[in-house]
Amino acid sequence: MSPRSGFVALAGRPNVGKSTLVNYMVGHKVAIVSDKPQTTRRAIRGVLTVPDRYQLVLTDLPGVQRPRDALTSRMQQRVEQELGEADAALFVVNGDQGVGGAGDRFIAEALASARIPIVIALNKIDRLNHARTVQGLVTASDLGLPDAEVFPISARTGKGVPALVDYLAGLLPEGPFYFPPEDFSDQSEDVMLAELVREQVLLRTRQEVPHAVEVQIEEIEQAESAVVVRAIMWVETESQKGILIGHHGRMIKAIGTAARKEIERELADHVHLDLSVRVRRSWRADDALLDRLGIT
Ligand SMILES: Nc1nc2c(ncn2[C@@H]2O[C@H](COP(=O)(O)OP(=O)(O)OP(=O)(O)O)[C@@H](O)[C@H]2O)c(=O)[nH]1
Repeated sequence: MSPRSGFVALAGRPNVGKSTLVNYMVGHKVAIVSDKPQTTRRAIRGVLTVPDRYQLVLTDLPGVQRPRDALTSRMQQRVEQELGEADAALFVVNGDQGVGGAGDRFIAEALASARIPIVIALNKIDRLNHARTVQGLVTASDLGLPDAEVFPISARTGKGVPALVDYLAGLLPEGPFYFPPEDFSDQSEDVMLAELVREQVLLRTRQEVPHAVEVQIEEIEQAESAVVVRAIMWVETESQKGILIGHHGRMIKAIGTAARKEIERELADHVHLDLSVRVRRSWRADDALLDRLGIT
């Protein structure tokens, strides 16, 4: 049998577990995970290859939403563009928080007009008993996507994921692989490292701060005993800057230490992380800065 290859676009409300699922499928950390909604700003691809059989290219879409500013309207354009280019869509719903709310229905409508096969994954079943799983499956089958197959899964434990992957692979057209089999992401190293820093910011900040922070890698330099990584955390106000620095610099130190460990794992080398905070008012509406940060 000839190998299959193609693109699967992940859709789903913020926080349903799309990044966790991509990471589990791919077996590598390609998308950062946090408990704050809307942490995914870029259409990150994870690549899952089974040599001679298939290559699944996963696009981790940002949460579908109505445009508010330059950042969210770019996200919305990405959603439509990615759906137009995909071979199938995987709609992830959150079994733990009730399926079928306004957000799920809004996405279901967007998918219904996409004219590609749709698959629904009912996620977080590790938190559900049998009765709630069955109820979730029934509701997911009633989202207005009558041809969609529904899979109960846990992205956290991996339960149900192999069956889902097999099914998705079967939807792909026959064709050559898009990426070398050893690749698991198309992200540049800069973006990957910046995301690892941002992940630590998200873990440690609350309210408006997580969404006001973007990280830019300024320089990666191979020194004798370590790789030197210089990163800037952009925020929108002086008070956010104060929060990121923390009392006696404790916050920036904690972010730096944790991010350095993640970066060392990624680069398999000793790392010296030089982290600073800078203020740029309303960077989210600043097209030039978004371009430079690679948010397209
Ligand atoms: N119990 C449980 N928690 C999960 C599961 N999958 C994801 N989570 C948790 O749900 C939260 C959100 O997960 P993400 O993977 O960041 O969600 P996302 O859909 O990518 O979120 P956005 O980037 O905001 O679109 C995290 O705290 C995850 O650990 C699961 O199968 N079971």
